[in-house]
Amino acid sequence: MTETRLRTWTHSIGYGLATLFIISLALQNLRFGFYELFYLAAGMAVLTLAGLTYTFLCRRHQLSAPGHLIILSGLNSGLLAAILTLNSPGIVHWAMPLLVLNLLVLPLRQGVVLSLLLLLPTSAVLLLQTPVADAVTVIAGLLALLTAVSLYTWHYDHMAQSAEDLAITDPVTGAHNARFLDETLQKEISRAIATGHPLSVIDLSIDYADEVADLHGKAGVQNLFRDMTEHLFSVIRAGDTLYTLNDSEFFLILPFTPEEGVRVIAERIRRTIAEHQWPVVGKATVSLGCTTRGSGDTRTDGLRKRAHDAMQEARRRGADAVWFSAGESIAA
Ligand SMILES: Nc1nc2c(ncn2[C@@H]2O[C@H](COP(=O)(O)OP(=O)(O)OP(=O)(O)O)[C@@H](O)[C@H]2O)c(=O)[nH]1
Repeated sequence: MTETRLRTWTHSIGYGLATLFIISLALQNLRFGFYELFYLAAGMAVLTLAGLTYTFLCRRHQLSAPGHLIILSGLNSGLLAAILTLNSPGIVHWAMPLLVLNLLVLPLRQGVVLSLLLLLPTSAVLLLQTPVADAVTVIAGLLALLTAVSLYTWHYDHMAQSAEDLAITDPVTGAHNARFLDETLQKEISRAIATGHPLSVIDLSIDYADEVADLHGKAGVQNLFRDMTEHLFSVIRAGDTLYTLNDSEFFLILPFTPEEGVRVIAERIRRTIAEHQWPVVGKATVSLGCTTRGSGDTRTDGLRKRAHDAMQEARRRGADAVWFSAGESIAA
């Protein structure tokens, strides 16, 4: 299930349960003749139903749906106004489902701020209108609920972020994995077309990786691969991105880099890797294929293929080499 669908479901269930709860409160108050509380509950039920309808109408945009803040602000302000004016301490308990709804539907920070804006004046009213011991018990309960739900939401957000990081990051090297490459490269191509800035890429392959694996085992190659990733991160500049394609091949996207620039950085990478003394394997070399976006390059596959072919050409020319393959030149 996608994050958007998950949120659509949780928002709908949250608003749905809140609506049922508030309607049952409204009916009870109507039965006992507490008309002010009946009208308050009916007004709140209208707002929770509006939240449910809004969730349904904007079901494809639930990751950032600003209407929820307006609806929940209305609900919180309505209840707060009632607590301040109706002199009926019992309705403080109505804040409980509202706190949960704030944190379930809104981004964590907004949810906590809105809940505290409801909780602080409510606590003051409770302390003024009820015996201190009773007030402290209710306030402690509300605070405990707010803390527990906030911690749970924070934990969920953290887990969702870790899962996303794992999906786009190679667990051995910490570089981005191939799944993420096409997505980023397509965005960079579109940006380069729109702004007219140059864009270059490098396909980089470790020479004689099979022989290294035979000599030092899979763990030896993995160590070399991880050390090389660290080395590449230290050589490239901020804004460049690094991807691992398989056990011995990397890909680099270099935005704002013309042909002369990619030749400089590719040669620097080749030289520093060849000069480095690598733990376990000692010496290692790489072959690099580079290219710069040409006028015909509007999709990722063309650029990737040209860089890969250039890398194989570098390898054919004896490895430990850089080969540049030009695309169609872009008219100035
Ligand atoms: N994308 C990218 N390009 C680089 C990098 N290093 C060098 N280049 C390119 O190579 C050109 C010359 O780089 P250098 O020889 O380091 O000269 P520089 O004037 O110190 O380069 P910068 O101040 O980084 O622009 C730069 O203008 C860039 O186009 C790098 O790490 N990443």
